[in-house]
Amino acid sequence: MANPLLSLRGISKSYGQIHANRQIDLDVAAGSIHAILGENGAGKSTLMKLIYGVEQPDSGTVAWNGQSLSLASPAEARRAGIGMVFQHFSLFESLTVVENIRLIVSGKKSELAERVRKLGREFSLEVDPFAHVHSLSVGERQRVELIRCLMTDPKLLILDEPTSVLPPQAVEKLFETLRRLRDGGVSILFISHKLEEIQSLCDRATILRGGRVTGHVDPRAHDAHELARMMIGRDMPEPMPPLPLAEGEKRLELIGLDYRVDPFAVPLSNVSLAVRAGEILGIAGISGNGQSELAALISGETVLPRDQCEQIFMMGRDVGTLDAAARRRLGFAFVPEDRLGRGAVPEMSLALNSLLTAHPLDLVRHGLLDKTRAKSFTSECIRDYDVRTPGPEAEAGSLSGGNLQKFIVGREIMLAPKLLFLAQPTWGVDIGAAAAIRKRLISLRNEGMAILIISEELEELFELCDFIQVLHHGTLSPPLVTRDTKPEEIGRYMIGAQPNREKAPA
Ligand SMILES: Nc1ncnc2c1ncn2[C@@H]1O[C@H](COP(=O)(O)OP(=O)(O)OP(=O)(O)O)[C@@H](O)[C@H]1O
Repeated sequence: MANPLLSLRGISKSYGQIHANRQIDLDVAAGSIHAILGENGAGKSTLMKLIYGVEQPDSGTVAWNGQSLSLASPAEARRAGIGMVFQHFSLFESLTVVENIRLIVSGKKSELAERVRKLGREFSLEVDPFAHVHSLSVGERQRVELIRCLMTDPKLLILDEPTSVLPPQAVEKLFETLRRLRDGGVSILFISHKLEEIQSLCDRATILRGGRVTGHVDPRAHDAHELARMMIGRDMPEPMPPLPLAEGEKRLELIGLDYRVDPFAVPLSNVSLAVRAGEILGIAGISGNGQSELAALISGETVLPRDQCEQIFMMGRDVGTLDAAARRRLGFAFVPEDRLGRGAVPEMSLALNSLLTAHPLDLVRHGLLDKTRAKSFTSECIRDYDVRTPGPEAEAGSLSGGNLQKFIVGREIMLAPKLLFLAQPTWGVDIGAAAAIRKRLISLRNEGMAILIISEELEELFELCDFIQVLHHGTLSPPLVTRDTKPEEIGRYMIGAQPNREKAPA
């Protein structure tokens, strides 16, 4: 490659016994979009953090435009012209969008707000510059990160799984933006688990496995199957065929639910749905349309006022005023979309994280923690859900994003709930593990579990769900029978089209 923009030679990084990166060589050409591929824990995020100066390599060299460069901090990386959008966002929740931007980009608030609006319009990354970050959905937070990064005018932009929280239309828009940036001379390092995306967007791909480079390829010269094999080193699990619908009893029912969680939140209006034993209902929609508000009301994180009754039923009981723990006691389990904030405590071991929700399974006895049981529960979860980690004592925060997600999904399924609710179940999970999780969900459905899924990935909903409802501006479409529905139809509801088909009355 003639004069690469960025050149890494022999880069290694270990965390204790774990060799996250081993002897990595990588050249990124100027004006190219370069994919980094690999299964969960392969070392992709670590490598990107080394390039952005968040972490320091144990050995190896970095050259930037042919000159040797030491990246001691993100500020230095930004000065050189390197920008990064993280998988787990780095925004301060109590500040507004524009205040967060000012931490990195200098300027008056009003000018910065104007630039945010302009970039938002230009790149379809609309966000209110004066909104508080805590009131934004995951998708909206990502927009803020991306805008903030673009405002530093980078020559190399690192995107760690940028599409995992975007709806399909926004992914295409983002790709147009990235292609435009590339054509303007910006290089992009792009991490994604979605092979079709990599093939549609990227000129080059570097594959990592177990911290080592296993190949540099042109992603368009290989089909998705070959790329998957190179990445995960084996064939994908076969999908699980769903059995005919069982018409079981209703395990979750919302009846005309009206609620506004707080003044910044999307108000939910007249939301009705039902999930029966032995079926999977999916909720599609673009993030920011009320998904987090709905999730909080179903999980019990938000409880209804006492005078608002008969709107949320679980296992036949009116649970609107019950807290999360009381709902869990009825046989409800929940995987939240925010795995580090709500799903797990990063500073605690996996074994202690198991206790957060699995304590009713005799992990605590007479008020005392039963360490042996907590460990064996956690080891079982690690084994059955292929969580790549040294063991139950590892801190949750040390796991790669996808591995932590596998752990949380596994922990909740192991509770054997009657009703399982998952928000973005395979977010950041590699394709092999995502296929395994989907297979598991379908087999649980076949065994009679009632499952509710919120996902922005239409393909995932089409693969898993018996019915799909679409959330738009806090209102829910009628249930659509998945096998009789086309993705475009869901797309119409996503932008607020009128209902024209309904599930047979429950
Ligand atoms: N701060 C840390 N402390 C201990 N181990 C870590 C730390 N950060 C990463 N690791 C380990 O390094 C390995 C590589 O992790 P990394 O996050 O780079 O993987 P990844 O390829 O980005 O995975 P994913 O697709 O799940 O995001 C993993 O085994 C992970 O557990």
